[in-house]
Amino acid sequence: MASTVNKTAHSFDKTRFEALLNRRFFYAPAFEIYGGVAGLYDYGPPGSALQANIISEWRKHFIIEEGMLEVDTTIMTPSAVFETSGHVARFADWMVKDVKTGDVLRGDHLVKNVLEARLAGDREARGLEAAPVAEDPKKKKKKAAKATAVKLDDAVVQEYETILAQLDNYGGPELGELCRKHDIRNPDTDNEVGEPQQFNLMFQSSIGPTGQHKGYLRPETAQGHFLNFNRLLEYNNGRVPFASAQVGRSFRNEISPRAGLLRVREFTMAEVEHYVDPDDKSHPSFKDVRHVEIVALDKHTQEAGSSETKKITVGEAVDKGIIANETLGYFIARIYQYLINIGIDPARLRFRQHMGNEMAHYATDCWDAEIQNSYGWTECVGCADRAAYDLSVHSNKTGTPLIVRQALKEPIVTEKEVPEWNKKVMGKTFKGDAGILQKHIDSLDEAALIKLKGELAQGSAVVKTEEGKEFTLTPEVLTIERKTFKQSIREFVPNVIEPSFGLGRILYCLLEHSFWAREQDIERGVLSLPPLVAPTKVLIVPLSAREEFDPLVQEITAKLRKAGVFSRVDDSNTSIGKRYARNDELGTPYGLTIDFASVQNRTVTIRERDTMDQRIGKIDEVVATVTDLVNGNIDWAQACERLPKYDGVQAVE
Ligand SMILES: Nc1ncnc2c1ncn2[C@@H]1O[C@H](COP(=O)(O)OP(=O)(O)OP(=O)(O)O)[C@@H](O)[C@H]1O
Repeated sequence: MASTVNKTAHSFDKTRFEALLNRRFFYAPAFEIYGGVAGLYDYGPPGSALQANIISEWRKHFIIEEGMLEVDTTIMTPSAVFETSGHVARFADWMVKDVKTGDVLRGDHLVKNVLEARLAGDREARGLEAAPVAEDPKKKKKKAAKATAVKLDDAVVQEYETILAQLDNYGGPELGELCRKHDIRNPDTDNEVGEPQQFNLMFQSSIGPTGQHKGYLRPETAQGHFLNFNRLLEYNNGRVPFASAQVGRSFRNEISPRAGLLRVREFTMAEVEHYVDPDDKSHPSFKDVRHVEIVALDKHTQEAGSSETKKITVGEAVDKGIIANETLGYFIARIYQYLINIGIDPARLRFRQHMGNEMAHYATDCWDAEIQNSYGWTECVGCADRAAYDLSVHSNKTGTPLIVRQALKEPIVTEKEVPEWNKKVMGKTFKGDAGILQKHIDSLDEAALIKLKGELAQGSAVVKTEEGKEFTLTPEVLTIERKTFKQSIREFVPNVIEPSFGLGRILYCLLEHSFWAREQDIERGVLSLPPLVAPTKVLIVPLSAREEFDPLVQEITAKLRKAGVFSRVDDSNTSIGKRYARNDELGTPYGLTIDFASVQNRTVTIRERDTMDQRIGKIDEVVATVTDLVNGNIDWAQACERLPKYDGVQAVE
């Protein structure tokens, strides 16, 4: 049997974790030898491969399984698009300036960091826990928000907790007031900060040589989907629901990016825009995900000043109206499944609903998938019901209808009162006022028209317009008739449900959740990445560099390649233990070792990364087993049933 591993033997050690990522070049600051630029990172080979695998799983899980329509739209966007979408006016965060140094900080982050540090200090003073020292190794000179053991009044603790629970609900003026009321200062300098000001996060540019055509680098991929709506609808034979999907780069000029990959200025997003009938937001596959249990933090809980979560199935959450509709619930469940599938720890994943003020005014409901990591709970996926906002604003601005026309199975037959004018008499009687009068009558509702009809039947009626003009009407000039109307086409602007993924944030959280160290060697870390996303699936390790090993290395490599399993050969001139350790750090789940017995007996051993358990078998048997393991057809316990344990000497006949 496979031995079990105690991955929690050591608590998360951020310094070692960061050293590993750096040493193995998962990612590194961009333009490093020029001093770097905050919020810009380059991915190295394992980071790029991990990202590619995360994207590949995303494409399988969403685009392929859901039959979505993939698009690839431009990053450079003319200003008019973002003026219409509201980004030019509103895609902004609140920044505050240090009154003495002019250093710029993001208002909500400042309040959060300072209050959290004070609460940590309070817990330490009460002997509840040691306050974590806020670490920022690169900025040793600066103080950051540091926790000092100071006991607070119970009422103050309560007030801070309420503020933190509602932080996303506050605008600039409220943040400014909080800074004054609670003496929140720049932790780096201890100076006061000024009034919050809005800062637009879009990078501005110009298109063409004249500099006259203003443009922006997109801060999200969504507008590119919406502007192609008519073509996509036609591609989908005019039917809704359907979804478009896009993976691509987005840019945000973040105010003060200090949280590594979690807050960067250029990043890869994966976005879905699902177009649905506003009168029917049911989802045909909702029954398949009803049972999915999520940890939820709803808006009422937060608005009451609490961060208490509860476990609930998406089925129950939709039935009780906690999640606004089935389609939104469906995507929340699919987001959950995707994140767990790629290796996010379910115990560190929650769905937080946006509070009233936090949500865009047009949105009906919005939930963030938040993942816990050493920086706290971080939004990694947003999932919003954006109603008809985007398509409506672009349609109004351009005059291009972005609507669905649906042939009705049963035509809708309606009756209504219709004013019928005798135009000749009307012109003669009312002359220049005829227009005002007609406009007034056209604005009357059904009840007013019926009343007028009754008066006309008595001989005449007096009407008064909004401008205060009075007219006397007779049946010679106006009759009101009941008419039947038949409507066989329904036109509507679809509503949009939008799951929006930040892949860098997911990648970083996955790395943190996968990291641990063995008790016997805490210096070296292990990344327990699931085979599905691990950068390399199999490491081939020839015990020696002798020539007679070459044909076997080539044979195994070719067989794995044919089976679609990505492998690498490590024939470096270092001990086998070191080679394994290096690949544990790279998250490679399996190692195949070729030794002298392999040459004689055509056997190889297979090593499992987390348990370090080793098994032995004939080449073809081991290749088939490792292929099944990588493809998720079997787990290690099942592999152990197929292959005997390797005790260092034994060979398989
Ligand atoms: N600066 C960033 N760096 C990395 N990923 C980001 C950044 N901004 C947004 N994202 C990712 O894009 C997703 C969708 O963007 P959205 O506009 O909903 O984020 P947001 O609410 O502005 O995030 P935040 O409040 O953290 O700034 C987020 O869930 C996140 O994963």
